[in-house]
Amino acid sequence: MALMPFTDAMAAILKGADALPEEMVQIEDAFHRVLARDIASLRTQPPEAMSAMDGYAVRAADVTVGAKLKVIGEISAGKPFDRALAAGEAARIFTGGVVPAGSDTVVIQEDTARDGDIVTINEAVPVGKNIRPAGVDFNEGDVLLRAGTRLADRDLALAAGMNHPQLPVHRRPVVAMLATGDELVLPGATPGPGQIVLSNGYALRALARAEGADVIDLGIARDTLESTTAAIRRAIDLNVDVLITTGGASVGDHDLVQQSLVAAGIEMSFWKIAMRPGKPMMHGRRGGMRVIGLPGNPVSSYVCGFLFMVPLLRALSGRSEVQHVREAAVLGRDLAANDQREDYLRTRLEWQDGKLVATPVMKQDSSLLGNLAVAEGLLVRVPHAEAATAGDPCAIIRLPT
Ligand SMILES: Nc1nc2c(c(=O)[nH]1)N[C@H]1C(S)=C(S)[C@@H](COP(=O)(O)OP(=O)(O)OC[C@H]3O[C@@H](n4cnc5c(N)ncnc54)[C@H](O)[C@@H]3O)O[C@H]1N2
Ligand code: MOO
Repeated sequence: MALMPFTDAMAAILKGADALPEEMVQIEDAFHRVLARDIASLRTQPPEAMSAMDGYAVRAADVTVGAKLKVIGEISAGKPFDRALAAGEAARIFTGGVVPAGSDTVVIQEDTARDGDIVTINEAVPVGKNIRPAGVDFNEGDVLLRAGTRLADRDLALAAGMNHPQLPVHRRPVVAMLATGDELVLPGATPGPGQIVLSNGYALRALARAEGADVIDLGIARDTLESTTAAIRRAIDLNVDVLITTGGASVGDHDLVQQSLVAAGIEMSFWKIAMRPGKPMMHGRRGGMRVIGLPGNPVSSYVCGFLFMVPLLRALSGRSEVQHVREAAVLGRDLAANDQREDYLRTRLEWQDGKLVATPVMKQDSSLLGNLAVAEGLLVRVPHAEAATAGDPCAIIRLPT
């Protein structure tokens, strides 16, 4: 198969990636879940005009400096008053108290003097002051949260204020992660000659979890067709939504992932993509299960996981925005002309004189975890981009913190 352009690969991965079914969750469990339906308010907030301050509810027409009003009762939050104010009357009121009929203004207590049931007004106050009108926040029936929204902390407060104890959200995607390679050992082991400590899975798992996925670790498959195919079949049996493999993607004699995927009945849509890092990446499907075969090099696996797995998980989660945002920046150093592969350079980012300056790290080798960790973003270079000099405009994508 020919190298697939980046945008075609993205389109293939997102093709038919519809939101997973809806489920109801308690609002306590809804943080960062994705709304499956628009949410309308079940109530008006505030339900009636309420005082914003501790003071006295009055009729503005009665209020002049030095006016003396009769205090006819007290209103606190949740304890409304059943009488209307008549001329010359005031009601003691506390923050959140319902403003009584007949009153149109609240004078704060600091601007009054109280003597028995008489309150003297010491400052002029404009009509309507210190009153929150009914519905000033929202009204019953207002749609304030839209389907496709990933619920932020403030959204939960809003949903609660709208009186929703539960929310309809999309089911979380289930992702299985499979590492491949005879040379891999787990962190903490004493590696034998030529052995490598497995690192890819940790970043990828974190990326997937940050997108709300549940992650199943399928461990490490050995570099045999049997071992790799058996692990892929396990993912099929577990009915996962997404299988992510790392390593074994290239053309070497021990790179068996593509062959194993085909042996397990996965229909491949592409293998090899015109980007750097990540050239040997592959993708396929079997029923509802989508597979992204990531290259083994740690930077390649992370960058491709970030660029492709994240939008896929967002689509399956029902999010309305799935793509990473590209921002304008200026180059912090000169760059040579690009070849035919779209390049995603690990870059430092800093603000200088009001401009976002992107300075790619000098060594872009796809095995360098240290350089990946210091990078704050990816600088995008389209295929065949001409040589560029420091100060030229460029596009970046921020990496997660
Ligand atoms: N003749 C060619 N050789 C290679 C090509 C090519 O086009 N022609 N492409 C190169 C590119 S680009 C990449 S990227 C790599 C990817 O190869 P694989 O996906 O087959 O990766 P492996 O060989 O399995 O591993 C590469 C490297 O990464 C280490 N690794 C693997 N898994 C992990 C892990 N989970 N955690 C940490 N490190 C891991 C592995 O030990 C190797 O050192 O192929 C090039 N070759
Ligand atoms: O694409 Mo490989 O990921 O260049 O090292």
